[in-house]
Amino acid sequence: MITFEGVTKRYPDGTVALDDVSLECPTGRITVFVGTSGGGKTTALRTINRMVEPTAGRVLIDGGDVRERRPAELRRGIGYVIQHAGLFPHRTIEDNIATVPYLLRWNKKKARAAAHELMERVGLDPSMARRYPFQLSGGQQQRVGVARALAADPPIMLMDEPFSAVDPVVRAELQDEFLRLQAELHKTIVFVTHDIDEAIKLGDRVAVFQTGGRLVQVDAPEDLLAHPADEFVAGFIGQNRGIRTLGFAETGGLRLSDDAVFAGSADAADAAGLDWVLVVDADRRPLGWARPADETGPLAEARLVPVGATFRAGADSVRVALDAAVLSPAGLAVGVDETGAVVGTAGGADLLAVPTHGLAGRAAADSAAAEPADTPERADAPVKGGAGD
Ligand SMILES: Nc1ncnc2c1ncn2[C@@H]1O[C@H](COP(=O)(O)OP(=O)(O)OP(=O)(O)O)[C@@H](O)[C@H]1O
Repeated sequence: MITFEGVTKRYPDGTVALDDVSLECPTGRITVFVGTSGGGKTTALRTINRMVEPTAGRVLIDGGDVRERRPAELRRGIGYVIQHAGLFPHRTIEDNIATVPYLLRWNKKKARAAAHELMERVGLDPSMARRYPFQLSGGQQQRVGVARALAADPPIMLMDEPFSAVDPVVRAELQDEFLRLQAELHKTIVFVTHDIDEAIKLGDRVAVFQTGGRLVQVDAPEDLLAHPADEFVAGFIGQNRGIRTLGFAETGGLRLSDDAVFAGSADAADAAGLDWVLVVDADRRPLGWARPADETGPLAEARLVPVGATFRAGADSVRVALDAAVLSPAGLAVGVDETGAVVGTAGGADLLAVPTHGLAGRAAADSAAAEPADTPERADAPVKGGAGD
């Protein structure tokens, strides 16, 4: 646990970069610092590894004041990733990654072997080990930056806008891989960004800083969206906060309907009266949408409109399901299980009926995560026109 106790940083010119900040960053979790430019996020991050010394207050790691540790020794237990990766241009990728192991006097073979393993972990082909940073794309360089920070397996990682300098597609990939990695490694991470979407996607807790170094709110992202502390936070979160909140609503309790699901062997006449039906194969894999009124004979031979987006029932959020419903010609979201088989469909109204008020905090979600995944019941009725029909 990293604890800020009344931390203030006032520079000699009178600038208050941090104003009496108290906050806890729990062990094994991602705490994101977000807020306006100049809000003190970077300054706060740097007080943890003593790159900045507070004017007042203290920063503790597991109860111990960081000022009682020598900076060099302290920093060996703290990985640090910055924007543009900050790689040494004249060192190969493997030697960049092995920077801290070399400082720790590991032998070269062991350090390089560890570097290669880390390259795979962060999604880099180890054949790039002998390249130099300029021979890598921006996204690849950021991966090297993350690998370098992880090299000595530090329990804490400080990340200052690590994914800001790459395009949105690469950025989303880096974020997804970062979350996958964290699910394995459980580091204590403090992550600075000015992007509220990134904060909400990555943070277990999100701390919002306002100009003048004032910490305005610290909460789980779903609570931040549901209950912004003041106008500033509400404005910072933006106008889509209702839709974003649906990103935390679960599809696990949703009762899906089988009414519009038909086997390919079913006859169009069996579906008379329905505008659109979802045609599935023998394994309940979706084949496409058909309009029974325009067809005669087996639905497998109908003109099918591709299903496009689906949602993983019980795993994806209501936001993902709603997106699938909006994009579907039938206005119905198709729920599938982990094998891709159709579990049932849900309309926009069904999805919006999922309770979103008072969304459970991460702590509650965590205890649930220890239980088997909550998969919605498959609708009872057998597929119409299915085998044996
Ligand atoms: N060495 C310094 N001397 C004087 N003022 C400083 C110094 N370093 C930072 N500041 C000021 O402290 C305030 C907080 O800066 P900081 O870099 O922590 O903000 P930030 O929230 O990380 O901003 P950004 O998102 O723009 O990076 C700013 O007003 C900045 O100008």
